Amino acid sequence: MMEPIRVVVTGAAGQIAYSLLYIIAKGDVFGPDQPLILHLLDIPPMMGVLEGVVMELADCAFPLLKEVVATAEPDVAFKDVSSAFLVGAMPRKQGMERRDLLAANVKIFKVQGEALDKNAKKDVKVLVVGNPANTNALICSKYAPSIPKQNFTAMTRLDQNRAQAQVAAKLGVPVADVSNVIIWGNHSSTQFPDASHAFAYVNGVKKSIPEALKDDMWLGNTFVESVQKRGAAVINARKMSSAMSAAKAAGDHMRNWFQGTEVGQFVSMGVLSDGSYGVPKDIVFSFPVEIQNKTWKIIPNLAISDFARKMLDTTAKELEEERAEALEIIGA
Ligand SMILES: NC(=O)C1=CN([C@@H]2O[C@H](COP(=O)(O)OP(=O)(O)OC[C@H]3O[C@@H](n4cnc5c(N)ncnc54)[C@H](O)[C@@H]3O)[C@@H](O)[C@H]2O)C=CC1
Ligand SMILES: O=C(O)CCC(=O)C(=O)O
Repeated sequence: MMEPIRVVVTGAAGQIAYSLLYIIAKGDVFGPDQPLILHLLDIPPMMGVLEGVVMELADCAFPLLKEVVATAEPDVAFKDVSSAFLVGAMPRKQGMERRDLLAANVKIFKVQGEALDKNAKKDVKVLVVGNPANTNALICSKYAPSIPKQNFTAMTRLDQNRAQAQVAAKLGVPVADVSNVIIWGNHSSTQFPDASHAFAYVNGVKKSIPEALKDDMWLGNTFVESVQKRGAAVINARKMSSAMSAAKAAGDHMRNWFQGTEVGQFVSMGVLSDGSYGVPKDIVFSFPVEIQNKTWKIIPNLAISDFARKMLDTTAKELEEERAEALEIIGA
């Protein structure tokens, strides 16, 4: 039997965590043989609700779940963790942009960066889900200087899954037959969903998406906008933000990080920019990556059209602005 690993989920009494905890405890993220100790962090007023979540986890009788630690103390929550899902943060309401959440949420990620630095394993893999996810991840990493910067990532996998689903629907093929749709930049309405390097199997034949679709107008307009605005569309319909799909995406992101990507497959993750593709450094920007041995690597040398260049520059500029606002809010 493998040794259990400790995994923390913050915002554990919230709606994303309610779906995510099930996915993790069932073994879908770290594998069917990996025992787990789940650490659940929320704020003091939510401890009663969290107690109910702990009861339900027990009632699920998950064979892999060895222990649950529920707490409002960051130092307890982050102790010896190997994986951290930072979900806890205020969600957007109708009519808000995600960056409107900076003032409310960025301070949480400073405190949690410090707690990770002090308590977590030095190879902890951190996924920031709470919005604005990219900038929160940047701030979190800045306050955890003893943990490598590459261990801090932001979630754009939901956008990738949305994009892949939309391309598959347009082509009339199963979603699993579409690969390598890329999300560049910020998890915001400036993100660039890019299907120009993606491919699909159509009647058993591998084709590039632009070739299979033969509809550049759709790819450059309707598709881009509908992925950019999908989060808002869900809020308008549900009056609450995406939760089940966000939990699924968080599980996908961490599963690929721990278990790797398939040969030739790329997935999108917000990672600290190293200047690839002319993106400024010191912002957390979503790039296509491949992952082996728990280490991600940006896919190099993809062709960037003039249109793509403009889209990359726009979303990078927004991230530089968010960084400046965030640093001002936390007084750095
Ligand atoms: N990156 C992405 O693709 C997505 C990001 N999100 C974001 O995820 C975040 C969480 O969304 P939901 O679960 O729907 O919200 P929710 O409001 O249902 O749950 C958030 C939970 O976080 C807790 N919390 C607040 N401050 C905390 C702190 N300092 N430490 C620990 N817990 C704290 C709250 O008490 C609450 O239980 C939001 O910021 C939302 O915008 C949501 C969907 C997709
Ligand atoms: O759009 C929002 O702010 C809600 C959650 C989210 O980030 C999303 O659904 O993409």
